[in-house]
This record gives sequence, structure tokens and C-alpha cells, in this order.
Amino acid sequence: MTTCSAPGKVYLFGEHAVVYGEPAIPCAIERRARVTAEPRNDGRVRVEANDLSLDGFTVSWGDSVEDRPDIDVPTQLVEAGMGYVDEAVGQARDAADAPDAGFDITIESDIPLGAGLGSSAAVVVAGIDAGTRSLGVELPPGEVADRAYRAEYAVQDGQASRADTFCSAMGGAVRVEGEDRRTIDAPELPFVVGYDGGAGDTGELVSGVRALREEYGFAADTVTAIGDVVRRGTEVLRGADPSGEPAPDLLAELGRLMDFDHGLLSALGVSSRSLDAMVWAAREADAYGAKLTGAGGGGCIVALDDTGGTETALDYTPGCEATFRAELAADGVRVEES
Ligand SMILES: Nc1ncnc2c1ncn2[C@@H]1O[C@H](COP(=O)(O)OP(=O)(O)O)[C@@H](O)[C@H]1O
Ligand SMILES: C[C@@](O)(CCOP(=O)(O)O)CC(=O)O
Ligand SMILES: [Mg+2]
Repeated sequence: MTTCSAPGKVYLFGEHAVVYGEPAIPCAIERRARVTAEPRNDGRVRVEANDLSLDGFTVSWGDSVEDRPDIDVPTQLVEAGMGYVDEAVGQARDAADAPDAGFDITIESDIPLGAGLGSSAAVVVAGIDAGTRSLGVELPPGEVADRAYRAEYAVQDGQASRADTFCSAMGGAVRVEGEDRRTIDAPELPFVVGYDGGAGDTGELVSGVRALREEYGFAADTVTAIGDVVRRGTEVLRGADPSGEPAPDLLAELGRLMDFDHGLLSALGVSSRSLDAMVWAAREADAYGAKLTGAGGGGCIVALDDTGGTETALDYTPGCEATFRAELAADGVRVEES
């Protein structure tokens, strides 16, 4: 039996544009998904996903038709819900050269689903690492990231960047631009997350941006402008002392860039009323900056604030269900028990 965990993330900047080869900087946060894999010798797969609830039902499933969850939700939604774990199992079998391996898989996660904090990437990364290790094969984190990317790419119909999965596998702050991916030095940034209790459909939101970008030159320019924000942000971070407290002027400049990024994402149609309300509550509470994180449509915003002001303001914002500080997770995927 092997248990591995992997962190979720917030985007400092660059989501959506990263899908078209622009750079992005996601940062791993201390909210993790834990996946336990226990090989079975009958070749079957059984999954217990207690935090995956569809229409109020907790989901567990197996690999035969009779073993699919018998709940009153559209098949498509159920298939989509199970897709990431099924793909992770496929990648683990392939990496361990054990196409017929069976597993009992248990998933626990404190990352809200579909909310822009990268729950899918964390589950896939931890799942591939736990699955392969339980078969006696240890993959370097870079290979776990590659395989997790292939899994996300398959579930999201070819609409995925390497950003979430690389960040979850490596931990810390990372910069991804097409095939180029690296960990970067960053100071401990005072992230505050606001969560509206909702979710967005990543595939649908990415498709929406793709369509706008194809229809309008100015939408394509908006995507490029997000890339420009990230290029500027990269320069700003390069000038920072990664070991010390971040200086107020550094936070002010990163915050201004986050605000700009949110405006561009909003122009691309991926914000929502509740995300905007939380962003404005943070700004009015004197956060350095605030933006949606991840695919958008609903879910989470991330603000930069080293005082308690934003958390208090979000607590009183209608539509905000939860607020928490998110510390940078130095560890990416790691073994918890074996
Ligand atoms: N705890 C979990 N157990 C099983 N599957 C999960 C879990 N958390 C996330 N997932 C999978 O990830 C999907 C959400 O991923 P996505 O829409 O990309 O949003 P995000 O990555 O922003 O959380 C869920 O529908 C489910 O398939
Ligand atoms: C919109 C996108 O840039 C980020 C999606 O993040 P999340 O799954 O919503 O956490 C898509 C991608 O990079 O694959
Ligand atoms: Mg995701």
C-alpha cells in the first residue's frame, strides 16, 4: 500500500493564455490531495472518492459496467467525474509496464473541486505516483508531471497546458511557457483565497476563450496581453530576494499586474458576478491586487494581502462561502506512507 500526496495551486498570473503558448506562473499551495493505491491481484480497479460528490452523492466505482456508480446524474457528468482517476490508473499501468495491474484506490482531498485550485492535477499527480510506487516503480517528479499532463490532456479533449500538473508535481512557484517549464525562486507571497462555493467547467471555459480568440483579432491580442503581464511579472520576481520578506513595493507591483490580468480574463468572458464581487471586496480592503484563479466561471479568487483586511472583507461579502490564507507549498508530490 502506498499513499502519495500532491498540492493544489493558485495562479499568480497567466491561466488560459498558457494554453496557447504564453507563459504562466502558478504557485503550489498547502492544500493537498492524498491518493492511496493498493495493488489487487485480480486485475480489477476499485475507487473510493469520498470528496467527489455528484449531486450530493459520494462516489465509488469499479472497472466493470455493473460497477459504475448507480446515481441519478447524467452519465456524461459521472464519466467526467471519474475521468481523471481512470486516466491516472492508465498512466500508472503504462509507467510500471503492468497493463493488467489492479488497484484499490482511495482519494482524500482538501482542495475544492472545479474551483480553480487545481484539484484535478493534484489527484492525477498523486494517483500516478502512488499507483507506480505500489507496483515497485519510482518515477522522478518530472516524469510524473509529464504523465499527469497527458492524463489531463486526454480528459480535457486536448485542451490543457502543462502548468497545473507541473506545479503540483514540483511544488513551489513555477513558470511554464509551452514545453519550457521550470521552478523559480519566489518569496513567500501573502495569498488570500476567497471561494464562492461554486465551480466552473474547465473544458467549456477553455473552449469559449478559444472560440473568441479565433473570431476576434482583439481577443487574440488580449491573450497576448496576458502573456505580456506574465513577462513583466517574471522580471519583477527576478528582482526579488527569495529568502526574505517580500518588500511592499514588490507586492504593490505584483498586485497591480494581478489586477490587470483579472481585467483581461474578464474581457475573455471567464469571470462571473461572484468572482468579480470577491475581487472588488479584496481591492476595497486594500489588498495589493486580486484576480480569479484557474479556469474561472465560479470558484476561487486569489488576493495579495499581508494584513487581515481582505479576509475580513471577504467574510462579509455575499456569495463568498469560505476564505483562507494559502501558504506556498515547498513540496510537490511526496510519499506519505508506504
Ligand atoms: N477528491 C477527488 N476525488 C476524485 N476526483 C476528483 C477529486 N478532486 C477533483 N477530482 C476530479 O477533478 C475534477 C475537477 O477538475 P477541474 O474541473 O479541472 O477543476 P480544478 O482542477 O480547478 O479543481 C473533478 O470533476 C473530478 O473529476
Ligand atoms: C484555464 C487553464 O489555464 C487552467 C485551469 O485550471 P483549473 O483546472 O481551473 O484549476 C487550463 C490549463 O492550463 O490547462
Ligand atoms: Mg483542473
